[in-house]
Amino acid sequence: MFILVNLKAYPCDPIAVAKAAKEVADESGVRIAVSPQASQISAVADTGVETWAQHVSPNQYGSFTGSTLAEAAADAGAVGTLINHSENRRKLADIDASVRAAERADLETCVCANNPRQTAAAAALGPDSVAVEPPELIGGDVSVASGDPDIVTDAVAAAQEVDESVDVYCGAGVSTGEDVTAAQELGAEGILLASGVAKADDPKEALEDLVSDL
Ligand SMILES: O=C[C@H](O)COP(=O)(O)O
Repeated sequence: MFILVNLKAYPCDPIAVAKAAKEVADESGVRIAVSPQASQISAVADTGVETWAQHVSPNQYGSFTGSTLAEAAADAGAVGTLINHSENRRKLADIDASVRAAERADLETCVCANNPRQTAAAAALGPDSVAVEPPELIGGDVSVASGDPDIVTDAVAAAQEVDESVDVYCGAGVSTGEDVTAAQELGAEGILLASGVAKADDPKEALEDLVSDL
């Protein structure tokens, strides 16, 4: 299982979370990545943890004020990027172009989707992975794996029908090792989570719990 920790715009210490994630990844052997704000990519990558951008813009180099250039994210130390999100909704054409921009910069890609239909559409764009997250469970206490298990199994089936090489992750409300293994049993190959780590009093303890049954 891959554990991808999205720090969103939470007021946490990204370096402390990154160091904790690096330690837990090294101790457990589980792949863990941290996705900070764009301005923190370099500092987070310097901790040695696998670092992802939260989004990259669809444009190339040029006159694109305010964009997050994929090449700049890669130069700062990112090795992957989320694209689209329930909290950062993008047009299909722009999601497609962002996947292509990320590929040009050699960034691994994970396109977020709200449901199995969008998961299939996202898989058709050829990212490395898609992450299905029911918006109503994001940031809550109920894990997608127990609150809406069918959305995970249906998303896995939908993506496989389009492109078997695209991994399916799931997220929303995941905060314990039990949640992670439940998602794994539903067919998810990774977890996208945020508040369970970013808002934890002790991020390392939270991460240790997440990987405890893997
Ligand atoms: O990108 C992460 C997801 O939106 C999940 O957030 P959450 O773990 O706080 O529910």
